[in-house]
Amino acid sequence: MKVHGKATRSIWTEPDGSVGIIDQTHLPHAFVTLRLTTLEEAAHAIRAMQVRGAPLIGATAAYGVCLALRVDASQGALERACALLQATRPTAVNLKWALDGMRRALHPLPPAERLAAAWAHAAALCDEDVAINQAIGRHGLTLIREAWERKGREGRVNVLTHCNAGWLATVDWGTALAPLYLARDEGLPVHVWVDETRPRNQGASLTAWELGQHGVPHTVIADNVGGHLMQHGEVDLCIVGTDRTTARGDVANKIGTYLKALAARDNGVPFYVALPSPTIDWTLEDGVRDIPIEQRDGRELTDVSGRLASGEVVTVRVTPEGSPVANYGFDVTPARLVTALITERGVCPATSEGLLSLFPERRELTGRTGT
Ligand SMILES: CSC[C@@H](O)[C@@H](O)C(=O)COP(=O)(O)O
Repeated sequence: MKVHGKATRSIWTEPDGSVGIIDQTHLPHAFVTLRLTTLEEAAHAIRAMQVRGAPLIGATAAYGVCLALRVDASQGALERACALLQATRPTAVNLKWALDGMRRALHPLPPAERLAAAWAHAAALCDEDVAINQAIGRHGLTLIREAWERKGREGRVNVLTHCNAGWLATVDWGTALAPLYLARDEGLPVHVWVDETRPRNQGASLTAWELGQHGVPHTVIADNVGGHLMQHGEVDLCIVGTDRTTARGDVANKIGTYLKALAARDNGVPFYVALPSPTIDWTLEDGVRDIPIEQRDGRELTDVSGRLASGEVVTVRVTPEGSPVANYGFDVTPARLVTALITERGVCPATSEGLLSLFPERRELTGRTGT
């Protein structure tokens, strides 16, 4: 995607052997890039959410392994790096997917060959992410076109999204936002309702910034507005991302997604999930029971930060001193509330059989027949 007219990905390698990232904690107020030079810096970037979004977490972890192997390419160092990175954030399964892939590729190699192979594997993983998201964009675009046709090609197609599942959350394009970028490029009259997404405001800060950079018409709304808009016919479809989707189609995504899915069902609004295949956890069925839900520092909830007219960025407390808080990062939307999954191989029902129809190789691997 382009930032101020210049094409960029969300993660890249530098000629000095470091890894470039956009420090997303400064957006939308400032566009700040950082160079990661060590494993520890990569782990910190994920933990502190300088980089975030399931696919980008995976990509950063892959490069974190490269940075570790620059110092020590032994088998032990590889395992220690993977363990440290794996412990940074629990919900997005892309982290495990990326680290398992690195291990599989590097484990059989002699130490002297590991570093070069690690850089190559991490770069390939990033390119794969971009290709996957472009394909999701194309499939999602069809759904937006269909919504436009259903409206008799009148007015605008209103899409509601939650959190940030755009190019900042991936290597490029994004998942839920990829169809919207393509719709805009095609001249479809698309408009996006952007949930602010408390407590970290990824919608208000990141999605709104991204859409603005690309010229996609959008309106930021408080998290609780979506139901009201749906009751008044102001939402034609919802498209959200996911951090982990189970083999039967239960979807973990940013906290608040479930409530939007409930409101969508009550109002007959289609609720789509943009799902890259590395985000499918084929080992799990029951997402509500089995997906680990991250709980983060309560200060994300008690404090809000923003920029004063003077340009100074300040943080203020909004809860009484001493009131306990609970800061759940994600929730799980049961498959029954999901209209369909938009994958890189096409759109399918949120069921085991739906996913297996697009990924039949998984049927052979697991011996599963699908239900
Ligand atoms: C393509 S990203 C999909 C999800 O990762 C996204 O919707 C989300 O929930 C991100 O959460 P975050 O806590 O900002 O990493």
